[in-house]
Amino acid sequence: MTRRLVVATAIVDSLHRPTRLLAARRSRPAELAGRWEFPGGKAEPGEAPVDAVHREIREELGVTVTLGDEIVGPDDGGWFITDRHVMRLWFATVDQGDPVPLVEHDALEWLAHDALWTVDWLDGDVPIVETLAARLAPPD
Ligand SMILES: Nc1nc2c([nH]c(=O)n2[C@H]2C[C@H](O)[C@@H](COP(=O)(O)OP(=O)(O)OP(=O)(O)O)O2)c(=O)[nH]1
Repeated sequence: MTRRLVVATAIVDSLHRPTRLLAARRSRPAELAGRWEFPGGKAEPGEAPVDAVHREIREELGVTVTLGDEIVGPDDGGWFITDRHVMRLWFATVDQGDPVPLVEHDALEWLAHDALWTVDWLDGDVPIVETLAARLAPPD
């Protein structure tokens, strides 16, 4: 079975020298509620992955973002986050304004390096957060 593509963002405070990462707490479905993840969602059939990222972030957080490098994973370049989904994700910064949890989420947190593991990440995201931990600089 082909895995469904999920696209997401590692939203950081700076693409050049990231020190904080935005984590989002899911509010649904019930079995995922309370767990933390990278904002994003499923790409529609025929939708370009980068277009899907911009659409999902607008819908979920009410902001536009600038994308940076893709965070390339070990599974054909993506990340096998569940048995049924492969995720691709990009660094991103918010263009303007503050992200708010509009749909799918009920809390957002900006996490510095030493706080990355204070939230309960979805299982499939743990290897991605480990990778990102090596890319976050200490705060100024
Ligand atoms: N968005 C997102 N989904 C993740 C992450 N990690 C992880 O295992 N998942 C899983 C949860 C879901 O089973 C699936 C993504 O589905 P979703 O519910 O976010 O997709 P969507 O926004 O398009 O929502 P829907 O229209 O299908 O309800 O991938 C992550 O970091 N971000």
